[in-house]
Amino acid sequence: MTTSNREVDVAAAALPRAAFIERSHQRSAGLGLSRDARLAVEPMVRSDLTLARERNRRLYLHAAPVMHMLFEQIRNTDSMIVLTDAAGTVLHSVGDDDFLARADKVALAPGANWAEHSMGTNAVGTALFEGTATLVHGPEHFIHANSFLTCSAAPIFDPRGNMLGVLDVSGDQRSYHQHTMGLVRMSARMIENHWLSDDCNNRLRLHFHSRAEFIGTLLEGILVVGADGRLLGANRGALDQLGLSGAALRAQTLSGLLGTTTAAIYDHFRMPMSAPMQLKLLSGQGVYVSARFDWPSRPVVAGLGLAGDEVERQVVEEIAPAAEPCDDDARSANSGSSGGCKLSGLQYLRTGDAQVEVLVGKVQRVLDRDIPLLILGETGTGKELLARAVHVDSKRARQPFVAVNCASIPETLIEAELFGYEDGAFTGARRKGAVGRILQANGGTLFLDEIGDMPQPLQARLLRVLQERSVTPLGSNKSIAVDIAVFCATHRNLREMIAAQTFREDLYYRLNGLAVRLPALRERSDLEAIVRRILLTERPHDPPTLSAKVRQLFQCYSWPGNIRQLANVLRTAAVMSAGEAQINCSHLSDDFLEEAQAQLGQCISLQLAAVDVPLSPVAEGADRQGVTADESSPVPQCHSTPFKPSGERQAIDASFLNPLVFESCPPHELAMRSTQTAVLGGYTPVPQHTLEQAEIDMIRKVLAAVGGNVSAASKQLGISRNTIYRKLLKNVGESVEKI
Ligand SMILES: Nc1ncnc2c1ncn2[C@@H]1O[C@H](COP(=O)(O)OP(=O)(O)OP(=O)(O)O)[C@@H](O)[C@H]1O
Repeated sequence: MTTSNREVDVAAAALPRAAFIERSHQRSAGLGLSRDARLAVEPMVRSDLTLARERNRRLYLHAAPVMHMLFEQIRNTDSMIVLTDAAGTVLHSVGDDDFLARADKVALAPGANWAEHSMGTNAVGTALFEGTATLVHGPEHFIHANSFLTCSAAPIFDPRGNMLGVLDVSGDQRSYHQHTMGLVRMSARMIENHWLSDDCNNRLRLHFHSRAEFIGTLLEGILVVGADGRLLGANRGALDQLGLSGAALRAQTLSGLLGTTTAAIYDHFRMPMSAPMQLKLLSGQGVYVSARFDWPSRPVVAGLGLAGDEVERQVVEEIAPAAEPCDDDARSANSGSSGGCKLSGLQYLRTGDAQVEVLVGKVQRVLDRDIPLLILGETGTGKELLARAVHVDSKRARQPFVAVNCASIPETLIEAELFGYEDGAFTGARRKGAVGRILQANGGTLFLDEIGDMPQPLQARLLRVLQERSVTPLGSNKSIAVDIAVFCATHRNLREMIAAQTFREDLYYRLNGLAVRLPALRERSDLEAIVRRILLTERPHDPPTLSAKVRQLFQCYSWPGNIRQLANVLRTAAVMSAGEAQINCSHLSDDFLEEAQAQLGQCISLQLAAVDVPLSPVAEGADRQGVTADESSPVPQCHSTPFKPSGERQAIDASFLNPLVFESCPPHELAMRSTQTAVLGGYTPVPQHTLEQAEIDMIRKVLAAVGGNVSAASKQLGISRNTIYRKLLKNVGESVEKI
């Protein structure tokens, strides 16, 4: 096709789209964007991009093979494929090198946000707003700098109608081809169908179409049916044929929609190679239906000799204990891990750390008691995983778990996202309105992550929802009753926010039925167990072990990104070491290795200062590059000395075992208290430095007794590894000189 033909085609295709594009332009102008804006969009910092990718890992796992296939179709056409999350942030892109470089200049690259509020009218952002496949060609882009692009984007939905992200093909506008939109649409459907099969592969799935020959193609409808006949999910083909939204579908039953029961279906498909059933939709439209059920362990076939209700009852009983919720289930909690161990509630979190044990015990006591949970902890410590685990163990497990990250949704959109809206409730609202996240969670659990970032006016609305147990969508005057468990998480100090009047005290008390704090990874004693588990997930058939050097690096590293960071490091290492039994330093990425080596050096000098062992050349970090390291070199170990049973402990003055004495009371106050006690009781005052020095001496003694094993020392002293490092660091100059 010549360029001029293409232009004609675009113009023809554009006619019915003119109003659609115009509406988007009005929204963009309403957002205060300028068409002449110079694109100085800052892509997000690397760690935020890593976080966004981590959160959307499952989407990427399903999208990657489809993107690869799509790339084969568009290779050498001056174009690229883009995958964004539901907020419009570009997660991944693949394309022709020259074009990728051009796209980079207008920030069409990983980390940049292409929602309408950032970039004005563009295929990704407009598809996100409209919830529909969108072509934006050349000057239709709101920002002139983007006019060299032609972009075809299709949203990707999960089986319950929630938007997961957008798939887009962008290219030089001169290379526009009308088939691109079709390809993108089909590809988005393929991703959705993969997602659906992965979610529900142990459920009854009905594949249907009004034409029998379309069953098994991308146009077929797929319905997922629970053992009790409730509809759990559907692909886009099904929603289109049924004329229903994802949320409306969940209110339906199989008999209501197709006039049949699961028992009748099992009965019909008892024989292999059974012909499709002929059924009627509510609209009266006849459809052909075929069924699939790959039950997990005990096949339902065992019950197929029975008939009618008896079969259904038996199916419910057989499947119920093993079944997991269809949507946000264990696998999504595992964030797309490609196999390996599955989350099975709170038990999954028990990997031997005493603080976590106590936490799990507390949480188990309030399970199903309608007590809101407030989960505190640094980023990546597993707050969301804990919330999901509680959900999985609760009686709401078969209902949705809906997670909302209050920090990642633009402030202007949080209200609509949470409460939903009616048709035309505000400029830019999707045409058919949208069900808010609170309603989507109905019957199940709503997890509000980063609750400290919730704008204040919304705090008041949320409080009302919690008090009145009902929600009123934007633009509506009808309130809808909701039954949800609410869990929140934050890494912020909410009490400080209350004092600063940025967080409502009444909401805080409403959300804080039970507050639990997940320890930072550096404070945990079960690092090795977590490492084993992650490696088993990454390489289920041949989980590698860590070399002694890598173990030592891991033990001494401070893990600011906590388990998320550990999982990322291990994921890369597991791939790099494919085919090998052990992960060594050469399998770690350079930036991590440099940082970890530096911390190891510090850690070793602290321990040596404490136990009076001369530094060996290896310990001083001869292996800064890590690649040529002799992994078995006799380096001083941070953690490798086995922890001695308590019977072998040295006698320790009880006052030194209580960290609170030292943690909560500044030394000058301790000294003052000692002085007061002395005056009152007639004892000799204890000078301040004696207390501090005694504490250091005790730490050093215990460290020496356990061969410099900081973990074992932290257990014996009852203080965290970090506290040990902090206290030794403070005194290191002095200690080293004295030794
Ligand atoms: N105990 C654990 N065992 C194995 N993996 C874990 C564990 N806890 C958390 N993870 C993994 O670490 C990553 C981060 O967990 P999660 O998202 O729950 O942390 P978070 O505290 O909610 O983070 P953020 O505050 O940034 O939202 C996830 O990939 C999760 O699967």
